[in-house]
Amino acid sequence: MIKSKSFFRNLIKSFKFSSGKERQNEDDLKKIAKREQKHFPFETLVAATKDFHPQHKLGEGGFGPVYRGTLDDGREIAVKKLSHSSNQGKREFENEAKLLARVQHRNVVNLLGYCAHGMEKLLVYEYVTNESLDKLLFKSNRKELNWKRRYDIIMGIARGLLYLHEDSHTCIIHRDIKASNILLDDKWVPKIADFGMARLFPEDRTHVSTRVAGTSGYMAPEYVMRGHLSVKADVFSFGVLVLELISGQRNSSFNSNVDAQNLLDWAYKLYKKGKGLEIMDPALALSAASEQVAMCIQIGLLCTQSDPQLRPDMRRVVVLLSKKPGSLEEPTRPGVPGSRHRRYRRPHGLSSTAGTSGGSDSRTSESTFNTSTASTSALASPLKSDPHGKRPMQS
Ligand SMILES: Nc1ncnc2c1ncn2[C@@H]1O[C@H](COP(=O)(O)OP(=O)(O)OP(=O)(O)O)[C@@H](O)[C@H]1O
Repeated sequence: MIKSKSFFRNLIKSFKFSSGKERQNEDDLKKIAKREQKHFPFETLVAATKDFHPQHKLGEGGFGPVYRGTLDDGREIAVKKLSHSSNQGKREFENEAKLLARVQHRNVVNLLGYCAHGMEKLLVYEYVTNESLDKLLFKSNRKELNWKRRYDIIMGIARGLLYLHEDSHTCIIHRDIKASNILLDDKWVPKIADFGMARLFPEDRTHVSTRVAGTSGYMAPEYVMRGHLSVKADVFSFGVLVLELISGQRNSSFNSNVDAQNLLDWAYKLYKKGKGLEIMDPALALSAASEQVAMCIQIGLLCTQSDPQLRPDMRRVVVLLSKKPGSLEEPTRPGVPGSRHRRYRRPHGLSSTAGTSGGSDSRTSESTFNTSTASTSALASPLKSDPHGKRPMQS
């Protein structure tokens, strides 16, 4: 189900305050709020989060802090507060608001509403109880994540991505699929979150060329090296995440005493020797269904193949995951996940996410890599260039 167009239009309008028109816009916003009940008064969010009390802080992303809160009617919410210091953050914040207002799916985090109050810009989400996957997967005691749960998480993320790529009203490429952007609810249902990087994708193209933004360890090689963006970049990141879920290891800080450059290389080499199951997280020993794990390893390797054309699309991935383990095509060599000329987008002085297992080098970052003028100008209609030399934003 798609949210109303007017919610989307009004949401965008509310973020486009210019100082002279601020009063008028605030009045408009109140009218909209009354009509749609999507606008949260600032005071409601102050009360819900106990004035953004540090004890309510869930973490801090590239936009700024995220707080947990409870509304008067008992609903639990997460409030993302845009940090004042980041222009880049402001664009991504608007981007997240725009894109999330358009989508609604069981495996995509639900945006409940928004608040624009003077300088303050806030987004209000459903609170997702078990928080982000990285906080569970990369800690030493991860027994709660048994195989059935991990398999269901893989399937849920695949369905969420399929929806974004093919079943929402425009194709959306997330561009930043990673463990910390997957939230888990009380029933362990995964919800894709953090749409700051996401891009609407023109229907008549197989790929676009763009500036590179994403997270080390998850970015597809063709995207990092050539700025070549297609749905297959998300498929690659999904494949990395599948192998992380099976092995319990971060690709970005893979540090094994084995002859392999990274997690993908390690998995591929073992797979070729018929020993793929050796990558399995020892914490899965009691719960794993070996045939299903082996199938998921193969799907992870198919998704991370170097050649994007050989990677399956998400519809095929969902089909493969739904089938009984059986014969699948042979994966070719995996691509080397990218990390090229990266620059962290976190505003200076912001701390890293609170409450994580720490030590993550997998922060969202943006590359200064530029693509050919010809291919970039071909985007003039759906995507316009950012005059400040950062990546293009959709119009
Ligand atoms: N709806 C939500 N429910 C519960 N926790 C949430 C919710 N949204 C965000 N969080 C938590 O808030 C923290 C910050 O999230 P945010 O999406 O802003 O950044 P991030 O994904 O950690 O980092 P980056 O912006 O660099 O990708 C995360 O640790 C996440 O667990």
